[in-house]
Amino acid sequence: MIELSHVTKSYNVGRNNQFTAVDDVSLSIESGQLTVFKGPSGSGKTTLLSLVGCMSRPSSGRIRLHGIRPAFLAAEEGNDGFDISNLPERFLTEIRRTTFGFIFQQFNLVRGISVRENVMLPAYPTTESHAAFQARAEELLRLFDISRHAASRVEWLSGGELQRVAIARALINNPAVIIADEPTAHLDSKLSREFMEIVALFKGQGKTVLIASHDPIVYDSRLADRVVEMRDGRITVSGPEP
Ligand SMILES: Nc1ncnc2c1ncn2[C@@H]1O[C@H](COP(=O)(O)OP(=O)(O)OP(=O)(O)O)[C@@H](O)[C@H]1O
Repeated sequence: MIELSHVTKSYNVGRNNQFTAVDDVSLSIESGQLTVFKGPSGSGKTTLLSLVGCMSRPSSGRIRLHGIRPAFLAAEEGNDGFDISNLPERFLTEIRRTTFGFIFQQFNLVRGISVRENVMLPAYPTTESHAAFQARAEELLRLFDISRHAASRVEWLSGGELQRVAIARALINNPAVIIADEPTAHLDSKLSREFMEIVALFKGQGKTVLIASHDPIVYDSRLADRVVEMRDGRITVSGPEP
C-alpha cells in the first residue's frame, strides 16, 4: 500500500508566483490494484504521481510505502511503513529506479539509439547482473512483439511500436509499481485498448498500477479498481475504498 497523509506540493515557495499544485491530499493506494487519477488539466495529477514516484519531494505531509520494499534496503520495515517524503536525492533515485516503472505521454524515448538500448537504459545493475538485464530485455521485446526492431533506432518506429518500447523500458527493473501519465493521449482507440490489455497483464502479475488520464477508455475500464478525481490540487471524489 502507498499511503499519503496531508501531502502538499507548492512551487516557487516564497516568491510572488507561489503555486500549490497538490493541496493537503490524504489517500491510501492499495497494492495490486489499478488506481486512475482523473481531473481537468492543471488539477495536480502529474504532480501527485511525481511525488509518489520519488521524482520530487512534498513540501509537507508524508508518503509511506507499506509492503513495497525497495530492493537495495536491508533494514526491516517498521509498522509505519517506509517513509519516502524526506529522503536525500541519492536514495530517492535508487527507490525510483528499483521500485517504480514510468510510462509517459510522449514516451520519452531517446532518439539516435536502438530500441534495445532504450529498453536497457534504466537497468539498475546493482541488483542483478548485466546478463540478467539483457535476458529480460530480450524477453520483454518478444513479449511486446518488437524483437525484430531491437536494433532499429526508435525514430523509425510507428506510434504503437513506440508505446510498446516505452512499456518494455518501464518493466526492465521488474518494478512493483507502474506509474503512467496520460499513456493513451497520443494513441488511437485501438491502441488505447491494447494498452489496457497490457495493464491487465500488469495486474495479473500483482503490480500496483497508477494512471493519470482524461481518457474514458482508461477511467471507465472494468480494470480500474478505483477512480480518484482531482480539482485544484485536491481530491474531490476518491472512489470506493477498496
Ligand atoms: N515546476 C513547476 N513550477 C510551477 N508550477 C508548476 C510546476 N509544475 C507544475 N506546475 C503547475 O501545477 C499545476 C498542476 O500541474 P500538473 O501537471 O500536476 O496537472 P495535471 O492535472 O497533470 O494536468 P494535465 O492533465 O494538463 O497534465 C499546473 O497549474 C501547473 O502549471
